[in-house]
Amino acid sequence: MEPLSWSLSFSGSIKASRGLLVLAIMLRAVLKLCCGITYPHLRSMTGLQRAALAAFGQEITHLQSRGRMALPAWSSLRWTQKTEPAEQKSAALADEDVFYQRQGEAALDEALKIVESEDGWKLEMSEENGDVIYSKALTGNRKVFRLEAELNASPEELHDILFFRVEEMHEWNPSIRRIRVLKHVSRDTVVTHEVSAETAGNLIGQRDFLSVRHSSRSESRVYLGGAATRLESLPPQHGFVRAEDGPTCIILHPLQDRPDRSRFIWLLNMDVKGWLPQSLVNKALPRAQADFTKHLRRRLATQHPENKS
Ligand SMILES: CC(C)CCC[C@@H](C)[C@H]1CC[C@H]2[C@@H]3CC=C4C[C@@H](O)CC[C@]4(C)[C@H]3CC[C@]12C
Repeated sequence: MEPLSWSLSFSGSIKASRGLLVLAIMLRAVLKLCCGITYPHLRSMTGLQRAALAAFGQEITHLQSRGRMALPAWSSLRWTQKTEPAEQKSAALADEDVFYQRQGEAALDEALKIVESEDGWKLEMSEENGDVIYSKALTGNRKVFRLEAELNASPEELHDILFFRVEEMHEWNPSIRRIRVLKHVSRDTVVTHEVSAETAGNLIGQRDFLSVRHSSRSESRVYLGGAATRLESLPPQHGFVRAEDGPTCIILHPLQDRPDRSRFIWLLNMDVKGWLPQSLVNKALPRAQADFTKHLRRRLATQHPENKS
């Protein structure tokens, strides 16, 4: 091809791609507006209508992720995959481990600060069995949720179920499709890939997460922390909306008079991404948290069938 015509068609394709990008952004804004306007009607919707809306949301988010996959090579939004020369690998690996270890520790510290902050919490729901969920508003109408419950297991048992056996979570929790530990950084730090079930969170479609998870112990307490991270071998997946979990934490401490039972405090701090109105997300999240606790209790009951609670 002639240099001149080549450069013309090249800049033409840049313009076309930019146009598409602008169009996608506009479409997204219009959809968000429509979802926001129609939200009050959702309360009077039938199950079938809700399911249809959920499917619609899912489809839109698929389109969005497809759009991301198709971004042109020059776009700064593209996920870039770096390849390292083989001889640098071993040194780089150690650096990488240090990076994840620090990221896990920082996530736990940051989440503890949020969960232990005293002001701004408002009661979101309170159940007959004593479970309570509080919420706190962050910027942009985003909320974090703090669940407090008493569980029929010691902090060690819960540490085992929630951290060391994290890959088994889908066996007792139908909101989770699968969890894989992609990297063992140390005994107390791992990088995990989590995929929620299609039905989890009701109106929120399926999500995947890539997180660094860290645990620490101090006296009889166990702390679990986590935050969204990156792993070059697992960039966002085709057809999945990658959500971000964290900085998040779970605090487990034994009850004073019953060390075989624990107080469970869980900060849910999730950016579900996608195009749903925040008001809808703020309803689905505490529900997902209550569901998780219900399934965890069932899992514990199979371990101690003699005293279900
Ligand atoms: C609302 C929709 C989008 C998501 C619903 C599923 C949510 C509740 C699921 C998806 C992934 C899950 C997390 C996956 C891994 C861990 C690490 C573990 O040590 C404590 C529980 C924790 C932190 C899970 C909590 C529940 C969780 C956040």
